[in-house]
Amino acid sequence: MKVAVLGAAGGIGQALALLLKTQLPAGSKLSLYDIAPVTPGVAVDLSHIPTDVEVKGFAGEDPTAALVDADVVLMSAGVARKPGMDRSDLFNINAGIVRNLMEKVAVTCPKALVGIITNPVNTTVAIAAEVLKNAGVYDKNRLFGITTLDVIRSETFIAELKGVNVADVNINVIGGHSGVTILPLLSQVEGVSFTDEEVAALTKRIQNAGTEVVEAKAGGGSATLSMGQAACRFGLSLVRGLQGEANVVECAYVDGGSEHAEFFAQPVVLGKNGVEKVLPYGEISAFEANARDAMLDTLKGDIKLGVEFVK
Ligand SMILES: NC(=O)C1=CN([C@@H]2O[C@H](COP(=O)(O)OP(=O)(O)OC[C@H]3O[C@@H](n4cnc5c(N)ncnc54)[C@H](O)[C@@H]3O)[C@@H](O)[C@H]2O)C=CC1
Ligand SMILES: O=C([O-])CC(=O)C(=O)O
Repeated sequence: MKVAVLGAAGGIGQALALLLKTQLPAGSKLSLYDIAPVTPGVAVDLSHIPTDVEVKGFAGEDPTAALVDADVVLMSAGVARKPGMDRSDLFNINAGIVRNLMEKVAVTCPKALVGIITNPVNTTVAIAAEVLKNAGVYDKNRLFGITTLDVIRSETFIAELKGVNVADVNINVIGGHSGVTILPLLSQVEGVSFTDEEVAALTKRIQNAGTEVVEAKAGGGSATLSMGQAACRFGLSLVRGLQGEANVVECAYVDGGSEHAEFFAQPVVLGKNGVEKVLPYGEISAFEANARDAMLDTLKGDIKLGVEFVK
């Protein structure tokens, strides 16, 4: 199994690479790429950790060498937010970065499962899809926007609020990955109940959790360590699915035939070809149905921006 990380010298990329080096199955290959010249050094550094995962690092303008034979590509290349910025403010720089990298993916490893971390995810995933379509290699089951950070934040905040073991908390987070498009389905969480006030406050905290980190880092970037963990969880789930494990389920932002939008985050079963099955997100409360309907204009606008950028 070969996993390529694009943006590997960055805050997320280095954390993710470390976690993958220690957690990928024995015999895996880890391929690190970034425009930053330090990247081969990051790989040498990681290669001294005694696990059976071979690490190679590549720097420069062309990611091709890192992508050859990749089964999974995780992309965090691009710029991150500073206080006062919205995720959509990253579009001008990151749209072109994602397009250029996806053009190389389309040529070099068109069958790879691709997880996009680079923001604004609602839009960059649409860009990635358009690039793959233009190259004639688009398979909707192989492209994912990684929304796992919204899931792990929800798990953490629920466990804190309710005093339960975080390992017992499971939740679906649907929609997209910014502001009102992030919708945790608190009504479905088993073993706990929330007042209306708690639902309103917790939903808002989960939606604004990225900004909470951006402000706390005070100009030093956005979430990197928690995102490294989230991307590692998602990447390992992709690998488990590829290896034929049954019942691997994650929420992700996919082109899954949703009635709501062309791309929509919801639970999916992962398998040997990426998405094996899109699962229904189930019964939701009136509060959640309102929030879902209210997000759709924003989400569709974000997607349209990505489609038009490539056209
Ligand atoms: N999906 C999610 O839940 C989350 C997404 N993000 C996003 O992830 C992205 C990365 O964040 P950080 O790692 O904190 O940023 P960072 O600035 O620490 O790292 C980004 C890396 O990308 C590299 N890079 C820039 N252009 C490149 C190119 N053309 N090819 C290859 N590498 C390139 C840079 O050299 C740098 O090493 C940002 O867009 C951020 O908004 C951040 C947190 C959560
Ligand atoms: O908020 C940001 O800019 C980074 C991000 O996507 C998150 O932390 O959820």
